[in-house]
Amino acid sequence: MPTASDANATTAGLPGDIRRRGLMLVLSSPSGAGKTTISRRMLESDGNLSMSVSVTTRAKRPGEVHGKDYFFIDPTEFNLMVNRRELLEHAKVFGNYYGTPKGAVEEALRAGKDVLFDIDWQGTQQLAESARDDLVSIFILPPGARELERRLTTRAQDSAAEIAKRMAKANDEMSHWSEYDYVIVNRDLDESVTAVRSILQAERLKRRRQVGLSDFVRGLQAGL
Ligand SMILES: Nc1ncnc2c1ncn2[C@@H]1O[C@H](COP(=O)(O)OP(=O)(O)OP(=O)(O)O)[C@@H](O)[C@H]1O
Ligand SMILES: Nc1nc2c(ncn2[C@@H]2O[C@H](COP(=O)(O)O)[C@@H](O)[C@H]2O)c(=O)[nH]1
Repeated sequence: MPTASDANATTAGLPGDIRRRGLMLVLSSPSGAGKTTISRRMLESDGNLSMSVSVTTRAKRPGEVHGKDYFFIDPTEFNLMVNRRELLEHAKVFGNYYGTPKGAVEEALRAGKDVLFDIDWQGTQQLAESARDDLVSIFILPPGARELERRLTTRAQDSAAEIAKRMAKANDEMSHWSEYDYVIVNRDLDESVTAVRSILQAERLKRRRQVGLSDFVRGLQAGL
């Protein structure tokens, strides 16, 4: 993983030209709580944020685009990527395999860009083990169980059996909420997006992420 020393310049949210290293912003939740919707809104409004596009062995849903929503690959190709250590993390979720390709994330972080992840608790634990300092994790809770089911149903992209499987797994996913840095109950979408933006802004300003701060302060002091 890139470290503070190889972070490039980025000024998003910072005064002047203070260099900052990119961070990994993870959203997890039970299926249907709203991660994808919140992620899209974040990407629309933040030019310094890019999405990590996962590989998956699950079938493409109507409207999904290869390379944008996921890279849809077969299990053989997935295993090859695991064996070649090309994934930052990977997990089996709802009977399919998902993983985060290393290359694009490392390139973005090196360029001082922040990367947004829509991954489950297993993947988040793996990122915490390999790069805790660069990780900011948010758990999204639905406002209620019936509302979660309603969202999965009205999304109209999964079969009744698939929705039942995801509802049955919701408890398991939710039991990991306390492992996350932040927790948001996604009642009102606008409020949830504002909360995620606030977290990102505050995390960007963390002293340890502003790797150019010492030089900046030295320059200030020299001028006194
Ligand atoms: N705050 C909200 N109020 C009402 N509906 C919402 C809200 N947030 C998201 N939704 C709707 O809920 C449905 C599920 O949202 P979304 O696909 O973003 O969930 P997800 O957490 O990404 O699910 P998955 O893990 O299966 O990918 C969508 O139809 C979305 O429009
Ligand atoms: N550990 C990982 N989990 C991932 C990744 N990409 C997606 N996911 C999670 O899978 C479920 C189901 O997603 P869906 O698109 O089939 O609805 C959801 O919880 C995602 O967060 C990944 O690369 N690694």
